Amino acid sequence: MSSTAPTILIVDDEIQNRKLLEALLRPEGYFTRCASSGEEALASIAEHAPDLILLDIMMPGMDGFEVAVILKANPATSNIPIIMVTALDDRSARLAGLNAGAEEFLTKPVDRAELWLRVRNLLRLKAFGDFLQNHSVILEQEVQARTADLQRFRSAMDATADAIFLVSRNTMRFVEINATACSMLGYTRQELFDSSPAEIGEVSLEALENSYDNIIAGQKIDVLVDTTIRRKDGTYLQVEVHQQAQKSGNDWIIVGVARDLTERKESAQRLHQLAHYDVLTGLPNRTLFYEALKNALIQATDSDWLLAVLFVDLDHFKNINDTLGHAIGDELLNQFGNRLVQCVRPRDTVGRLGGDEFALILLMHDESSYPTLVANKIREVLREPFEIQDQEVTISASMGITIYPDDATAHETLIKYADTAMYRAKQAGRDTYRFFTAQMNAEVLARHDLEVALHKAVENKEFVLHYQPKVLLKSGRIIGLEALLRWQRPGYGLISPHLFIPILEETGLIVRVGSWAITTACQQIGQWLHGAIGPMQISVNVAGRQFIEGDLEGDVLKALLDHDIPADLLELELTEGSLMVNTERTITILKNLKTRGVQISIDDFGTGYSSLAYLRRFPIDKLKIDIAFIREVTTNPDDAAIALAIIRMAHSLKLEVIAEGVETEAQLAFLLRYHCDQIQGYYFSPPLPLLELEQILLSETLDLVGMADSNTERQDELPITFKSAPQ
Ligand SMILES: Nc1nc2c(ncn2[C@@H]2O[C@H](COP(=O)(O)OP(=O)(O)OP(=O)(O)O)[C@@H](O)[C@H]2O)c(=O)[nH]1
Repeated sequence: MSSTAPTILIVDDEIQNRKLLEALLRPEGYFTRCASSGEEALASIAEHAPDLILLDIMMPGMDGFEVAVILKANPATSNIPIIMVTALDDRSARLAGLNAGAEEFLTKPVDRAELWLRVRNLLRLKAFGDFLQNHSVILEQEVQARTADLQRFRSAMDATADAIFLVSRNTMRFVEINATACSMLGYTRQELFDSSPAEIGEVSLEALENSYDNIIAGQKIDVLVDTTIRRKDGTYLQVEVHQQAQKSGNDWIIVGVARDLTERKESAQRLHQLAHYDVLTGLPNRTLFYEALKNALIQATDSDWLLAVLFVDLDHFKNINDTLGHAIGDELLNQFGNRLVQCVRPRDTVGRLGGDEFALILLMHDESSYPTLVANKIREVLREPFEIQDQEVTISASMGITIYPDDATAHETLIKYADTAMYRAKQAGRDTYRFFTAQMNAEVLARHDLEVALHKAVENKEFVLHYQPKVLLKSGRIIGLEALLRWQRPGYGLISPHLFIPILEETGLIVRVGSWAITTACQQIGQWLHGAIGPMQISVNVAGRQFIEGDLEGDVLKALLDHDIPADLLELELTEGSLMVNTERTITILKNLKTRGVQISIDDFGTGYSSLAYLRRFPIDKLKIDIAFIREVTTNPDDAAIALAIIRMAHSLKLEVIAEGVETEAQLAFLLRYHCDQIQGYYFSPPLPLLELEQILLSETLDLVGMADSNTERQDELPITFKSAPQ
């Protein structure tokens, strides 16, 4: 009921009646409004609805019945109670009034007490009715809102990629299921409602009830389980289910959210496969092989067994790739892996460590001859050519073997030692095997120390150049110098080049050191050129790797420019082998440098390819006869013949020729006789440190003058005397 006083509309055509009724009602605290006709009453009600109407029946124009009918027909006014006030006291009028919708009757003259009673009761009834109506509207709104919520919730549930199941603990049946659950399991929603969680799950009803009770008891708040659910087609699905319990009246609802694990498990398996197996051969990869070795070592230790690690590396596999292509190389690796597996027992392990490197783990009771047996078997199976893409491919392998516990006990050391032994097998000519020995280890450690020291040497600039003069036989004068790399290792003195240059080459450090040598030689040429000594050509040795790595051409051009020297004062000495590395690139670089005027000479000529074809392809100025032929040129007719052939061939190709390693007068006489252009060797001078060399250059103390006039055909008449070479 409203807190303000109720408003009562009095409708009567008689003013006296209206006034009377007002006078009776106002003292009771009611507001009153009056209308003198039916029309006026309807207009007033439309403007502001009263809480009750006192309606006269007999009025001119629209009578009370009509007004009542109109008001009751309108939902906005139908709940306003009407008391018909009439002088008529007959039953038919009252009946007509009730039919028209009036709630009560009062007979004129109105009795005060009766008026008050009827008015109060009807107002109370109206207030109650209003309350009920408002309440039902609110209820209806709430229901609508809840229905919308529910629909949103259902849509959200259906849209998730996870299956959602709501299960009643009392009935142990589904009370709600989302669309994903249906599609995941292949059931319709109704089929699932007709089924039960125990039926589609893997567990018994009792176990399921127990697990739900545990969740409800709060022992587990958000429970995650990996389980399987049976699909409608009878197959099983791996799922991960989150479960929670929610109170619902006197029941508990278990909310289960299930995620399909099939894909995750498959991708985990794929990842595991990729991480542990080599894609090409399907063999265990390095990671898995190391794991397997660790486990095998535990087994060998526990059982007091022996274990061998066999490291296998294919010989010159690069040639297969280079000549037949990578695809054939890949297939060869694959087939080789298969053959390796055939060489061992099932309990042994075969893995691919990478590239053309494979390794085997052999477990042995006490058959210490087993590794040799396997190594020989591998050599044997490789005698049979591989059939790849209609081609027959043959290859051999080198192997190294270490034995646990004799050589080492740690898995990494065993593999490392086996690798060392394999390297020895390569050095021994390949296609063989070697057992690891302690001596090998000492050498490996020494080599490692040397590598570390060489890296430091590069950083600390511990290298110097010594220079060995080259003499022009025609004039007897020093015509140039060969720059030779020396390492002043702190605490060790001058290290012999043959001890460190191969390591510089293998490690690639030669690229940086070689570049330094070119720069230093050019700097020296520049200093002499602008000083007392004058123009002096220096040759610098260049390794094959310098053509592939680094920027040889750029280094040379920059050094020439920086020190402002004519390009022909720099000569690059290359071995035949280095020319054969990446030949196209090498030719381009050499041609570019040659165009600038840089001189190119071939070192150690006669020991390598010595092919006329490449002499034509490369822009060469000079050949250096290898020391091996000069050493016995006067005693070994074959060497003499080769030296002579090289001189003649060089001259016919308009190339200069120089002999290195000249140590005796007889060698010199031979070279003079056969018109070798230049000579270099201890007979005149060993390689010298800069200061000593400069003294010689300044004083020309190598007394060679006179050679130009010599009768080179007559060795016994050589007029030249040489000062002994400085030591
Ligand atoms: N086809 C193919 N070649 C590979 C693969 N992995 C590495 N290689 C090549 O295998 C070669 C391995 O060469 P090395 O073992 O260094 O040398 P090698 O030619 O076998 O000579 P030695 O070992 O000294 O006898 C390199 O040329 C690599 O490019 C691969 O998966 N497929």
